[in-house]
Amino acid sequence: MARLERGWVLWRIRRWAAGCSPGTVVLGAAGGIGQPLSLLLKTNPAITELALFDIVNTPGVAADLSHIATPAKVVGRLPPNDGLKETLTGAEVVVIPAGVPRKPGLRDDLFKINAGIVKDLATGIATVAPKAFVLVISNPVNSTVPIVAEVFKKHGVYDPKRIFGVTTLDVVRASTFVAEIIGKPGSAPDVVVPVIGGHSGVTSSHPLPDSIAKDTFDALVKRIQFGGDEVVKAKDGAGSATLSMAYAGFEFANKVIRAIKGEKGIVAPSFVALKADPAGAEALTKELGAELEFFSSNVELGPEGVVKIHPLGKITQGETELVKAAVPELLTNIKTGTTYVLEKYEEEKNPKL
Ligand SMILES: NC(=O)c1ccc[n+]([C@@H]2O[C@H](COP(=O)([O-])OP(=O)(O)OC[C@H]3O[C@@H](n4cnc5c(N)ncnc54)[C@H](O)[C@@H]3O)[C@@H](O)[C@H]2O)c1
Ligand SMILES: O=C(O)C[C@H](O)C(=O)O
Repeated sequence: MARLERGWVLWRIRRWAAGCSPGTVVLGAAGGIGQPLSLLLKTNPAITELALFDIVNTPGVAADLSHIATPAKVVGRLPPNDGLKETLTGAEVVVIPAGVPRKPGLRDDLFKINAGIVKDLATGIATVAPKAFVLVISNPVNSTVPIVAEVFKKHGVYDPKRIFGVTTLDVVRASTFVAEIIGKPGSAPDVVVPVIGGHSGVTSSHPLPDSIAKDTFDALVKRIQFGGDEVVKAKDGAGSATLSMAYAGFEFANKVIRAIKGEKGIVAPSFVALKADPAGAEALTKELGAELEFFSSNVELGPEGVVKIHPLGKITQGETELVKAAVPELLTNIKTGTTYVLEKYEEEKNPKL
């Protein structure tokens, strides 16, 4: 083990022996997702340090949360005086819900704005906390995860096992909608439907129980894939899903934290680089009949990140078709993210181009 790596492992062991949890950070903590997500993280007694960063309002959000009688010490920082650097110092889990949400009429602009925000924040993480687990919520997830990966590559600190696209909202929605359809809404927490492919739209598909009739199946698939539209429409110009996303982000972050602390057998769907588990990637690539750099499947988590990427396994013919349909769009989304960063680096090298 290299000296730096050994030092880092010892540092973590000493911190946990002293009762500290993995240092948890929210970037974009004052936003529609960021605030309820920070609240939920504050209620987790396993979290002892919670650092919040945003370009606005974090001192207020942190002061408010700090009155809640749970162990986490909360700090809120803003960009001046190296606020991002201070927030990220010692970070082990960084959740990113920073960025603009979807609004009617905002299309390509959303990508450009969020790509820039995610690139800058990823640069901060790669510089200050390169070993942190990065949980990306900012949309479009299928492109923002490749952006983080490219930034980490550029800084020579890329570890595909530690960068995750949060696709948990698709999973949460699927559980809720399936439980409604099978007439047992109360059983939603026990209905486990993984997300396969990517986050939202045709890229997101789900193995659903065989018992669901064909006509119901098609409508159900569409509702899960385009669940975001339902909320955007209902919010009528006031943004996209925030509360359900905060719940989903909290659920995924907790799984990551439990895995970091050594709990075995934790599995959650996430959009990850297939390089994180070459054996799993080989099996998945065979199933898909296509090579993708990133894909969402069930992922086993461990103290160092991705342990295993699960294959699609037994899925029906209809579901196989849905997964195949996801591939071309996923390839485009991934390329969009990667190209964005590479072009930005080219521009930085040759400012006149
Ligand atoms: N992955 C998913 O399933 C999912 C679900 C819902 C929303 N989202 C996405 O999450 C993002 C946030 O949504 P929201 O509703 O919370 O938006 P919001 O506008 O309410 O909050 C975003 C926050 O990010 C902050 N921010 C902007 N630039 C920043 C920077 N450089 N550094 C730190 N913070 C910065 C803003 O000040 C704001 O507080 C959007 O991109 C949205 O599309 C993803
Ligand atoms: O739909 C959106 O823009 C937000 C999010 O991706 C969602 O699925 O709700």
